[in-house]
Amino acid sequence: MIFIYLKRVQKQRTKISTMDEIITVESLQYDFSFIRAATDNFSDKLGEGGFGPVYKGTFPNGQEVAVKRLSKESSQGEVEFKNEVLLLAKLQHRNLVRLLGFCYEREERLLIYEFVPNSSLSNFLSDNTKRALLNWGSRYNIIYGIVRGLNYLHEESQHRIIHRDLKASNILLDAAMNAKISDFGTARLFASDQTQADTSKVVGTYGYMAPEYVANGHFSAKSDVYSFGVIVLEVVSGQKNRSFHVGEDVADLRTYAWQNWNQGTALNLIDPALRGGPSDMIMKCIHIGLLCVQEDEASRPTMASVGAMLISSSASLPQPSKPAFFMESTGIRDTSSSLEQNSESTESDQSNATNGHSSRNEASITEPYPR
Ligand SMILES: Nc1ncnc2c1ncn2[C@@H]1O[C@H](COP(=O)(O)OP(=O)(O)OP(=O)(O)O)[C@@H](O)[C@H]1O
Repeated sequence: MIFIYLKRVQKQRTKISTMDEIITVESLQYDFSFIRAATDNFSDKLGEGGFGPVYKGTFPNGQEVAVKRLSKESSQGEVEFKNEVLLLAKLQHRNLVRLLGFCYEREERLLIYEFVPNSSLSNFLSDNTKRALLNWGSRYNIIYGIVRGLNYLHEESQHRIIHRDLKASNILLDAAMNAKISDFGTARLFASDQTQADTSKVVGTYGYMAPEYVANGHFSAKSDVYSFGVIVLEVVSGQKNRSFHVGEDVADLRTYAWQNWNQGTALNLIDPALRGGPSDMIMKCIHIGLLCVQEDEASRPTMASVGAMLISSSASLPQPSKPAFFMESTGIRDTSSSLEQNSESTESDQSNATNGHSSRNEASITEPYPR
């Protein structure tokens, strides 16, 4: 026991700090007893997601961690599991939650992440007091951070990674309110031929999933782009997609944004807490959000294009086409809400494509923002 403890302290002292350092499975592996001690026997639960509960822990050197205790459905073999963890641990970017290690012992599969202190974007959007604290500068910084993190996953990292479950609760916020994408690649740790109904829950979340993913399990980088578009509309409106309302009416965020865009009243979408913010920039974000949620997958921009659109002051963006799940009038529930009742977060883990190189949606015509 003492030996194990010392071994772990030693590991913490020599923790991986640069991309050039060689990360091995051995350098990532932790003993269950060590993690149990670090989490005070799993006593401080941060929350629970589709993969299992998450606990706060502190290593002997003071480093704070979040420990995800994977549910038993993670039936992957040891070698496969370790290979996946190794791959994910090598993905390092300031806008991704860093995977620090894992534990694989008997029934236990634990993932150890850096602790991100400011909870999630979802948490901020659901709480009126917290939301009011998010000025436009913070919101833009969050949006831009997601773009960078996602672009890294899609194009810059060694391995092309499709997130598949991007949503506001998977955007964690650090002490300086920078966005850190969590749960990337976690679905890879579950066997792809899972048939258990609740296992499919972990792969996507209704309301954020692209239509082609909902319809036939087809996912690509463009399905992540779709989910990103929903998040952008949420950030601008200050409302969650799932509970979006206008006055008394429950509406669909995407439809509401699209209708107002076409009617030249897109300002209606903006969170009143952002009054006085730079309307051109906010409007540009609505425009980008709508481009990302277009029904036609090929018309959605890549994350690299989104990054360019955001930083260019003279970007001329194409007009968005109809988003998926478009309804003729607001105030009517999304026609697919029956799906929502049955599966809060569903989609089968059946990919028939992981190629994100669909055609780029290049900017062409300069269009003034409707007001
Ligand atoms: N690295 C972390 N640092 C701090 N809190 C975290 C970390 N990872 C997860 N959490 C918190 O733990 C809780 C559960 O997270 P988890 O990612 O498992 O589920 P989720 O995102 O809520 O749902 P889902 O599994 O459907 O994505 C959330 O409240 C989340 O904010």
